[in-house]
Amino acid sequence: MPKSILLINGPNLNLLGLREPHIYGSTTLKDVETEARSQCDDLGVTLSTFQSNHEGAIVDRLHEARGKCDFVIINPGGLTHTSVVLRDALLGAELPFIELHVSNVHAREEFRHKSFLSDKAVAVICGLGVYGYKVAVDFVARKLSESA
Ligand SMILES: O=C1C[C@@](O)(C(=O)O)C[C@@H](O)[C@@H]1O
Repeated sequence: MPKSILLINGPNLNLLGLREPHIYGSTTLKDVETEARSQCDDLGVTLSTFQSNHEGAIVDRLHEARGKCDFVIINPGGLTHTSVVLRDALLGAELPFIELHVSNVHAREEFRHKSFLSDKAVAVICGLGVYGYKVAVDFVARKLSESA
């Protein structure tokens, strides 16, 4: 069975490349997912992608992944700073995860400094722009392909 990664993007990340380009850049989510797929193909790892603007839909997707996936990479968007529900879902799914942010949340408004997820994450990547996705996928796919 090939190892598998679930890449989740939360609320408003469907607008990546369009929304506040001075903060998030001009690369679209589709571009990010295409690149991630090609990285995973090269390393023989399966990639599933999911984006939703709805907290409950993300919770449902994590429950579905429980026991069927090896690692989650998640940009939770604004849910990072608000959601006990998402924290519980990640812990309930019993999946290791990387928390990822395109922007450096610590250099932004105070309310973005708090994360409900970071202390449970394997790693947190922020401020690398969309390159952060490439780094996360490379790290996880290599780790999984080595342990396959
Ligand atoms: O929606 C987002 C995107 C974000 O997660 C990022 O990728 O930098 C940072 C969050 O604070 C914000 O709400």
